[in-house]
Amino acid sequence: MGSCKEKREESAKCVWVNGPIIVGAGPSGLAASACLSEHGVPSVILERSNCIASLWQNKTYDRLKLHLPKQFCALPLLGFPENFPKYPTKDQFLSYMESYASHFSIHPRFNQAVQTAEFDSSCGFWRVRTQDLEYISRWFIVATGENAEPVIPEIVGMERFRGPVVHTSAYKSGSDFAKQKVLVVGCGNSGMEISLDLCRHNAVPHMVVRNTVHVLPREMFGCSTFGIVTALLKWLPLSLVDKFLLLVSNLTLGNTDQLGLRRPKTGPIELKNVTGKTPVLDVGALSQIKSGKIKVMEGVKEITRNGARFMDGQEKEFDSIILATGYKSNVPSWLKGCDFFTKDGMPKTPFPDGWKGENGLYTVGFTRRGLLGTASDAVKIANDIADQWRTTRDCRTYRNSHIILLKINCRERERE
Ligand SMILES: Cc1cc2nc3c(=O)[nH]c(=O)nc-3n(C[C@H](O)[C@H](O)[C@H](O)COP(=O)(O)OP(=O)(O)OC[C@H]3O[C@@H](n4cnc5c(N)ncnc54)[C@H](O)[C@@H]3O)c2cc1C
Ligand SMILES: NC(=O)C1=CN([C@@H]2O[C@H](COP(=O)(O)OP(=O)(O)OC[C@H]3O[C@@H](n4cnc5c(N)ncnc54)[C@H](OP(=O)(O)O)[C@@H]3O)[C@@H](O)[C@H]2O)C=CC1
Ligand SMILES: O=C(O)C(=O)Cc1c[nH]c2ccccc12
Repeated sequence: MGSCKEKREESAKCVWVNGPIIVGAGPSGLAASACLSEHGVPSVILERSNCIASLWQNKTYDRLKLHLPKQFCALPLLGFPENFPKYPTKDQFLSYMESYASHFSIHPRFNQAVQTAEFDSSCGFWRVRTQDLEYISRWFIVATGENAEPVIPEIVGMERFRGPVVHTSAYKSGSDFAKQKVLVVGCGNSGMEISLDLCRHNAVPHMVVRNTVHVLPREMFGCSTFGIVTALLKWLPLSLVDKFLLLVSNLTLGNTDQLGLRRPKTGPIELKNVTGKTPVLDVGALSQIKSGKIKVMEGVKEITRNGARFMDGQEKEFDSIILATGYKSNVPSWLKGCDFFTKDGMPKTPFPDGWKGENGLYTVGFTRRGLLGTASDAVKIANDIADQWRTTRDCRTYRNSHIILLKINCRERERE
């Protein structure tokens, strides 16, 4: 913090936000803010990092592309540029995010990590604390994402390993692993795509598949698999759509069981809806598995100094380990006195009703349905808050001011 305004705020310690407080400047926070501003409702976004879409900027690998076509990843009110390809690259996605924020004049407050947030029933407001300030509002929107923190599993012997151990959120490119033997733990979309990237840099990935997994082609008959699913679900029951997907996948990819990729009993879309587990949309890893360039391994029993011992008794040496073990929400670590979320930090009420809690609490982007889920939440939240906004006098009085200093009130509160 440096400017005069910021110095005034710092000494105030406590600010009233006119309109909702949004935590997180990822696609979900930006979408919520844009939809609100369309209704004339101002908002303040608090973001722990120093940029928008920090997951995409800082925690994804160079070769990443969207794996759903761009029309299924667009945020409300402003689509991707026409000239972008069907599957935009990470840099194109980021440029879309930048133009989205600038189109709606969204200016998040960066380097503001929310440490606690709590509804204060004595005054009827949300009190949201960062390392610098306390922000107060009647509405509070959680947009910190399903991927806020990496999942680091406890694998026996991990501390013994003499080489680097990196989570996929810190992996940039296979060039850092050229010619190495790499253990990739996990076979979701990250594990598959990073194994493929490693192959392209002449590394030798060994991918751990401890469980079952659905692999689907990214496209069928020249159309995106996701688009086909969306269209079929308008006419057919889920069970039939899953049967169709499995039939076409078996015809085009062959029987993946023989490659060590056993399919779950539950169909791919039903599994996604019930557990959130995303099917792998194949962008080339499968053919590397078939050719033996990506080696599929059973579960890890323990990590040794030089490598790993597997459940089937094999022992192998590795130069590096990549944990493609997924992500988790961080909401339980900072949201206090509220039982809207599970202990895993997901709304207890499932999609499509998990966007609204009590006392002005909202969530955007916790649907396990990617950016399409984000768009749906953001529109509903903005409509709901706009209805309240229109009937609230004190908001309209301060319509032009997003933030009002509460120096005296909060000092008094602190003394209490
Ligand atoms: C590698 C990868 C690829 C993906 N590809 C697709 C795809 O192709 N299509 C699709 O639909 N979905 C995809 N997803 C799903 C993904 O969840 C969305 O793309 C999207 O980033 C979710 O947006 P979000 O704003 O909800 O969460 P995030 O993008 O994670 O943004 C949350 C923000 O909140 C901030 N934050 C967290 N905690 C705090 C705190 N305590 N205080 C302040 N700020 C905080 C974070 O720094 C972050 O900037 C992908 C996910 C990953 C990991
Ligand atoms: N191009 C794109 O658009 C991409 C999109 N994504 C998306 O990002 C999200 C996160 O994906 P991802 O990072 O792959 O995470 P996922 O949660 O989808 O996958 C995690 C994987 O790690 C495995 N795992 C977890 N713990 C262990 C352990 N102790 N030992 C062995 N295996 C373990 C899981 O196995 P199990 O099933 O047995 O628990 C699973 O295979 C998804 O929604 C995905 O679709 C990711 C990459 C690219
Ligand atoms: O990429 C992701 O994480 C997504 O959640 C996108 C997504 C939503 N629904 C799906 C169904 C099948 C494959 C991907 C997705």
